[in-house]
Amino acid sequence: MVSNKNHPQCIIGRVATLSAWLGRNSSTESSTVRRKRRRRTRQCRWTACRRGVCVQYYVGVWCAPPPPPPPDACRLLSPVMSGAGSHADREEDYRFLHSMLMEKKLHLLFKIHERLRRFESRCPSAVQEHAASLASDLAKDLMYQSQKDEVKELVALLNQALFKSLLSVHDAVAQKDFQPTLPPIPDDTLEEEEDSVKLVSLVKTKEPLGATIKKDQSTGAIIVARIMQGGAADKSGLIHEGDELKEVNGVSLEHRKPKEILPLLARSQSEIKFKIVPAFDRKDVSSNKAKLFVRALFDYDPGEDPAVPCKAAAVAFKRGDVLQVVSAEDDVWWQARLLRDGRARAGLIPSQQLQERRVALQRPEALFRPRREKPPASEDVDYGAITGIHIGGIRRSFRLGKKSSLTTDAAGSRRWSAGMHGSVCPPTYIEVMPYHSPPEDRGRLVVLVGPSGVGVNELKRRLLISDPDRYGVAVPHTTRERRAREAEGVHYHFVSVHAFEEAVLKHKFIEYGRHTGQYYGTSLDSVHQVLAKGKVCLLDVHPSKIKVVYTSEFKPHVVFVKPPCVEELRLTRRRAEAPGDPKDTNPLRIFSDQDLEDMGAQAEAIDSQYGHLFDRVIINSDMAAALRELRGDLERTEGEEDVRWVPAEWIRSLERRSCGRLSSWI
Ligand SMILES: Nc1ncnc2c1ncn2[C@@H]1O[C@H](COP(=O)(O)OP(=O)(O)OP(=O)(O)O)[C@@H](O)[C@H]1O
Repeated sequence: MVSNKNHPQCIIGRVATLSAWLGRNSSTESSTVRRKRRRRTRQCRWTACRRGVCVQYYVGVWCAPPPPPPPDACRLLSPVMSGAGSHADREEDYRFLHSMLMEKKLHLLFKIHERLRRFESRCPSAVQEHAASLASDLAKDLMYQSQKDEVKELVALLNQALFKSLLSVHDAVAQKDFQPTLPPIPDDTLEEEEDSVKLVSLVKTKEPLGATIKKDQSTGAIIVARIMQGGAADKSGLIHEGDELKEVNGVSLEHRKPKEILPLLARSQSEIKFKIVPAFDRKDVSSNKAKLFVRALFDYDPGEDPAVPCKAAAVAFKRGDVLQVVSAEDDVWWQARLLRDGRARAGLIPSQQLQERRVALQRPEALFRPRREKPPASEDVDYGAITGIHIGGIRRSFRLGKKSSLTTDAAGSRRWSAGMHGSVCPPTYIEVMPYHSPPEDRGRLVVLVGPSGVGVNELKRRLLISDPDRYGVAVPHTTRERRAREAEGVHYHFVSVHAFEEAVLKHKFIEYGRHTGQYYGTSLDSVHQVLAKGKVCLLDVHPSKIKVVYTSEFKPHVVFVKPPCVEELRLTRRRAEAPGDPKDTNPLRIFSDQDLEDMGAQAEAIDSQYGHLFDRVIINSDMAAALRELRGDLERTEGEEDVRWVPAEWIRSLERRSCGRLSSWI
């Protein structure tokens, strides 16, 4: 890399050499001025090496600014060159000086500087202060787009180092990082400390420094424990994990506790000056920032976490949020940024290991909910709810249908005892990747789950009626006799017991059971048939069956239909019991108070056990509003621009057809 003479580091290195050479050869400079220049050059160089081209700007930002070149500086470079020949006593120096002053990039920089000066007089304000991260996000998103040439070209452009540097400079200017001008580096630093101590001046803004400190128990030194990615300290590139803080604004930190240092920082006005002993074995992590995205499978509130090292530096999130993990180097605390907050700074989140340990120690009710009653021995499913109401293949759901209040407890325990498959590893985070379904891929599986009686079927029915060309349902299989006015492949697939049992053995069913001695089931093939027509297949299953279709093949969108609070439930369901539209063929279901309470309890149990699989939660209080919300959600997720965050496993194993299980919490 260094051998490339056009590389920014190389150029800066040569500038520094030149600066030293000028210092050595200038007879008019005093030794103090020379020393000052040397020190500043070292600092500039060091900063520059970390930040590439844009650093040349930052050098002016964080250190004393160089005097601005006069207008039309480009034109002045040639006479300088012609005059330099007589001063350079070595051929080698002359050649270097010549190549440097004739460097195209240098001329371009001067041009940019001149343009900026002209702009400055007009006081333009930036439309976008974070163009670099926006471009990087865009490049990431586009990588998963269709492979059109224009898209590829745009991705290549966005990934170019020069383009990134340009945007980085743009952001620095937009954020006015260069104000106010910092004073020159103090001259009272002991000469012998020069090699080991670094002086850093940072402009103080409203933004926190983005670093945590700790006291080294053996040496008593104050050490930078963490640097938050994207925070002020990180952006400066001047402070690193493991650095020892010697002074803050000239105040020695010797024998001080970390909490005594915070007031010192708070007291600083426009800038903060640090004297730092750089970490001896600092790892340069700038080049390999993590690109890991995870979906949180639990809620986290740092305010309620007594173990978090710094509450202010932590990130609160909700189950389902997508986080970008920017550092997973620490076993206990990762650093991540919340995606829904756009350009939010990274902060601390519990690592997967920590969260697993916590869940194991706390054994929360959610994961270890005791059964209220022993599950019945029979595997048979109660299809009491299958009452022969058919609308283009709709029937009462195979989900354990409506129960009398006497049977609810047994049913409830049977439902939830069946679904403990995912609890071997407590849900912490799942790695996700952006996925953009190709426009030709119109078919889509939407899984609807909810407690019995909440209105899943009603929502499904209304969606189908509203747009039969867009929505479809899988036609179930049964072994019972075909009735008059029932059509094969429309209401049911009528099959023999032998054929049904063979299909069961071949794992062809998502869900199946028996009612009054006859088999009923929904097959994977029948879902495929709906998808092949380019329709959205609405599938209503018991939540424990989500896992069967939670695969790269189906990439389902899972919607949880949740009841409102019991008072509202009572109000809306009672109102519905009043005579309504006489043309409505869907008979009303009468709910007792106990039914409504059970519905709420079941919803809670489903939520705590399967909530990590839900893409959307819809509260079904008012039916029309719930339908509107569901339609809106489905239309949005079908939109071509919408990027879905799906398990990384799906993307990686698109070829594997039956990886179904959620095997990899990361
Ligand atoms: N928001 C609502 N307001 C009033 N009544 C509703 C509402 N949602 C559903 N219902 C009524 O509740 C009853 C049960 O609805 P539905 O059959 O859709 O429930 P389900 O979740 O499919 O139950 P199951 O799985 O047991 O069949 C129906 O009579 C339906 O009309």
